[in-house]
Amino acid sequence: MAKRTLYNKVWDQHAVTRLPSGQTQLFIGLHMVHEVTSPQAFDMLRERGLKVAYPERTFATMDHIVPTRSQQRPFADSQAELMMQAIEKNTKEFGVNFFNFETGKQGIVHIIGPEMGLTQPGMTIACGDSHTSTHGAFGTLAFGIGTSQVRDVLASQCLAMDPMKVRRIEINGELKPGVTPKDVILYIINRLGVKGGLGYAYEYAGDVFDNMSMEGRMTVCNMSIEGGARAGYVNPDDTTFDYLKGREYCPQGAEWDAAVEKWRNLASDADAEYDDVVVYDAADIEPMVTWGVTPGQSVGISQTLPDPAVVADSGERKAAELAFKHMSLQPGQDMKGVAIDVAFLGSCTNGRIEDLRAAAEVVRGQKVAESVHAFVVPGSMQVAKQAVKEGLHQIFMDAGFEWRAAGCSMCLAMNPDKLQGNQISASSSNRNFIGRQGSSTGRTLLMSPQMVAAAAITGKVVDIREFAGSGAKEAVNV
Ligand SMILES: CC(C)[C@H](C(=O)O)[C@@H](O)C(=O)O
Ligand code: SF4
Repeated sequence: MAKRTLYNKVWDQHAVTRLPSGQTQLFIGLHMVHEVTSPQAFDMLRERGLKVAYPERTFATMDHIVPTRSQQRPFADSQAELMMQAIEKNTKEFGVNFFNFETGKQGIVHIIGPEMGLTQPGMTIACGDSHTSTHGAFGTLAFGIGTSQVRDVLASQCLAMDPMKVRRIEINGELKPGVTPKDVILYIINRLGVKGGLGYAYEYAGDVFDNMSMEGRMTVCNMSIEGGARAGYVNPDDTTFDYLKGREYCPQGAEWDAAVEKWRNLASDADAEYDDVVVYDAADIEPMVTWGVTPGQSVGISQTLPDPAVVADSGERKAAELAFKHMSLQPGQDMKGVAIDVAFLGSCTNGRIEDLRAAAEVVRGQKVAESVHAFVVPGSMQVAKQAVKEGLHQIFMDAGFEWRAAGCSMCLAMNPDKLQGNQISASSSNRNFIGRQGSSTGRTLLMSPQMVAAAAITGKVVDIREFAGSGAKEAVNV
């Protein structure tokens, strides 16, 4: 049976039945859980006297509310402490795997799944978190769900789902020096719009993704949701298998070989049919930075800011005008040279070891600008451990960065890490919505970790390609 996409194959393998509503009852291979969207779901189970159907397929961590400075219990914030106690109680009572601090494996939910090899090609993966699309980097069908669906998956390991359309996003050629996976996804969202992916799963294909590391693919898939696509994936290949081989939860020995054989066949057929195909040229992408309050309001770093007056769509025009007002930026100006107050390196988009390595290369031997508060928040305890092993934490601290403990941190500021007043941050995270980083007047500029590092050093937005810092030349090719 040819002409099928990975989406078709994985969906069909997990379809239990067609529901009277027309939806498909889909079996979920892996359910990841965090402290924010799970308490009510567990409560609902309790109310109905239900158990977790497949505790061995359910894995919990805490990330959003975790303070990154001191994790001494009880947490200083009593709300956070209560949420912590809830997930401890729920995972214990329902027999769910829980990666707490003591395991050494705590971290952002979308970082720990892949790093432990829980995320494997061909799986369906759900989590009460929109950035679950990250796991699609491994050729999985992974999507965020709401709390009532978290309840459904806990109770039945199944979800009632509407089918998705598939858009193939093909980018061919070679990325220019200084252009990272973060720039690629910001470029895609800029071109297709923040709602362009509604109803779609995005399949990322072509030379750029074939040549991209797993970390890079995760960065891209992570932000699919910012383009409106609930899921995004890359077909599994040798890069995927090399990354997974030997990881804790992956099959070993003969079982591994059999699994790889099976996974290879999941990739979309060469003649697969798509609902839509867009093709871009890698050479057209340059380092990107957002200027507005959605991840789609971005420019290439050498371009000037757009003029809302010439935007045809009245809704978009208004949105752009509001964004300019909030950001105190002007149409026609450069982003290069905009002063920043805070530099945040972390999040499930860019808090992996490869991101920290690349940023450390930019920072090595330099000093953070006096006007900037710069800090690094590894995506997980294991990322932190590896970074320490490689001496990256020292490079950051010598430069004047704070080195913190794993968590979501200032990505959404559900913890003490918050912007103050109208501070501007250079941030390696994924959302620049108003108030996102903890202050209603705060301003967020999304960019690659390398660009965040360079902004921390110079105190302003720079073009990484022009950054004269030692190590920058090596870093730009990551
Ligand atoms: C708290 C959680 C529900 C939320 C999400 O779903 O994405 C958060 O992770 C975010 O990034 O905004
Ligand atoms: S790091 Fe940010 S985007 Fe990722 S799960 Fe945490 S809050 Fe959500």
